[in-house]
Amino acid sequence: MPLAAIAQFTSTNILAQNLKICQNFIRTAASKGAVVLFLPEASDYISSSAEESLSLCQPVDTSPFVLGLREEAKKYALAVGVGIHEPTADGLKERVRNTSIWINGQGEITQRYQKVHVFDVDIEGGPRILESRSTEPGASLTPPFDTPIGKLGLLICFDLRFPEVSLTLRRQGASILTYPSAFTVPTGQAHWETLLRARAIETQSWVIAAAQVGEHNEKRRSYGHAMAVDPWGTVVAECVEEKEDICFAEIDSQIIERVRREVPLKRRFDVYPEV
Ligand SMILES: O=C(O)CNC(=O)[C@H](CS)NC(=O)CCC(=O)C(=O)O
Repeated sequence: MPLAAIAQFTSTNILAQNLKICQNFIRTAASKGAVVLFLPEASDYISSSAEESLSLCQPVDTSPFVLGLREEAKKYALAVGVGIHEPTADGLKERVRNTSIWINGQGEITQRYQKVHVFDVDIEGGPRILESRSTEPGASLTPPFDTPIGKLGLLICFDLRFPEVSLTLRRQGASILTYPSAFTVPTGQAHWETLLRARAIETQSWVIAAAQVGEHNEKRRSYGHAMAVDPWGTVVAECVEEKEDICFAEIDSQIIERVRREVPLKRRFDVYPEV
């Protein structure tokens, strides 16, 4: 069975340091025999303001962070899914894109997805974050694609709260969904595991979520708990401590077929609208 590695760490505004950590994860994952590595949302950097985010944002083709990851992925023949920031196409330098890219084992970027739902919340006693101030929302989904562990659908963090998109990717053939994330601590404590398991159970697919963890700067802290959930909803791998860590899951594709056969979810689109 192919082995997947799922990582969590604390991105800061020092891109070279974040790259080093991610390159180390590639070496560790490869040495354990993994064929794919999942890295969190915003692995390139987490900033403390919209202005700082814009100043750190680099085009994918020339970003030393992305080039450094591609080089290492190629060297170790390991596919890597990673969340990064990109400039918007309008060149206005007013907002960034929050994207997830897929790097194959030859070090080429083969897929890309721009986060569709931006995180604008104002929680009493909790975080007040307006992602839309710094980030342009994406306008399309990326169709599921073949990877060494199966057909994968790309989503990001806050997308986890919208079952419609996971069901859509499932209908398009996904057998694995991935949510690179940077959940806040209060919302993570309340919702993270429940949402991931719900998405796995209702799509009858694997759910893999790499995560940011710990204190990025004086304003931002992330919940962590990177994990893999199987199509039955069982958490099969998890980073439990609040520190840089990696966990591994053997991706059994037979369990997908079994769960979907044993519990057929025949939808009644004659009764309610199709999603
Ligand atoms: O800011 C960056 O550079 C990268 N982007 C993020 O960290 C985003 C927007 S602030 N975080 C989330 O979507 C958390 C969602 C969440 O915590 C929830 O749904 O409860």
